[in-house]
Amino acid sequence: MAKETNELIQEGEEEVQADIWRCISGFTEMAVAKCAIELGISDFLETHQEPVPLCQLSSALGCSASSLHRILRFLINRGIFKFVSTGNGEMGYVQTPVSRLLKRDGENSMAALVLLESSPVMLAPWHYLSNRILSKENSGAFSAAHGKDVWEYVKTNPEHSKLINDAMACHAQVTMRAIIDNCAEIFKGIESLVDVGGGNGTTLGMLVKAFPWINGINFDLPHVVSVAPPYHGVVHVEGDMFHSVPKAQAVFLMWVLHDWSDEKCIQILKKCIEAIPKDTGKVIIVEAVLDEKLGKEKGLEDVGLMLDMMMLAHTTNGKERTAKEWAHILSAAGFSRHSILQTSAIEPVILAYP
Ligand SMILES: C[S@@+](CC[C@H](N)C(=O)[O-])C[C@H]1O[C@@H](n2cnc3c(N)ncnc32)[C@H](O)[C@@H]1O
Ligand SMILES: COc1ccc(-c2cc(=O)c3c(O)c(O)c(O)cc3o2)cc1
Repeated sequence: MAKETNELIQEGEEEVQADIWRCISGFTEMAVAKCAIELGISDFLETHQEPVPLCQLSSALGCSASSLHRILRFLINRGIFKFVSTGNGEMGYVQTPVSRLLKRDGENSMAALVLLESSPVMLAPWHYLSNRILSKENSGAFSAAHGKDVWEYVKTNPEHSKLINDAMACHAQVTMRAIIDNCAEIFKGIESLVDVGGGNGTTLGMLVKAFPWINGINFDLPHVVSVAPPYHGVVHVEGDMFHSVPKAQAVFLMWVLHDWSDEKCIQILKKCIEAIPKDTGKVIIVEAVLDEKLGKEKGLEDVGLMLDMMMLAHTTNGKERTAKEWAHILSAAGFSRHSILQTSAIEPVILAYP
């Protein structure tokens, strides 16, 4: 009897140890995915109908066959690629729906998000998390690592600015496709729309293409709009959302408010209210809404909690918010009412009215 109990404890311990191994090697998965993107594994496999044997893949990519085999063995074990029979006695590598997201470009690619998050600039602040939590100053982990906040940093680091803008555009493509397909009614009757902190204009480019009655104003800091590509029906306007926001019938804000403290969000939202008509205007916000009950978040809902950690590491006082916290900042900014619309995108849409 005692032996059986001991065996049970040992079995339990093995599971616990496996959990901590996953935790310790969490970084490995991201680093190996980054390596796969840089080697272009997914891009090469995509151009082949048949499974690709190791020798063909390594010579096409110009890399060591034995190291490539080990990289792919790890990713196959995580379900990212597959190894199947070629049909003539050999084995070869093929894509999965997950590995397709690691193509360097193309629809639905999430490679730019991996490349941003795994960049040395974004990795450094994680070493300062406890420092940030213990610190009485509100300087943030990114500032502790780099001496200034992320938005000051990118003004003099165009390469990192491009990494951020490409990653944001990658998220925007996936999210906006879902919003355009499922929430078209939000954009009915809007003749002018200003995207505050709109980055390189990907979001408005897609909205104007889908809803051609919209005149788009893409509003962002000078160093961002100066390198933004042209989009039909979109004008790029430079400025600072803490000073003023260009006038329009409606304002769009995606992944901007989670970068800032409640006080700063209220300042931004007040500028947005000033920019729209009091009777017919609205502000369309795309951000995570966290569940108030702990332990309920699983699968994709867990994304909100992961993003919250990214905000802790990469912004000074940014955070993801619960419905109650959104209600607080929206009413403090002067909105009379708001509603939260669940969409098929990962984040819901919050509609706020003056
Ligand atoms: C996380 S990105 C989101 C970009 C875009 N909305 C998207 O979802 O793809 C935040 C954006 O806010 C912009 N931003 C930061 N401070 C700003 C300011 N004071 N005025 C205007 N834009 C600002 C940044 O340059 C950046 O493009
Ligand atoms: C799914 O993979 C990812 C999701 C989000 C991000 C991400 C990283 C950031 O550093 C970041 C940021 O600094 C920021 O200000 C923001 O508004 C979003 C954001 O998202 C990376 C990978």
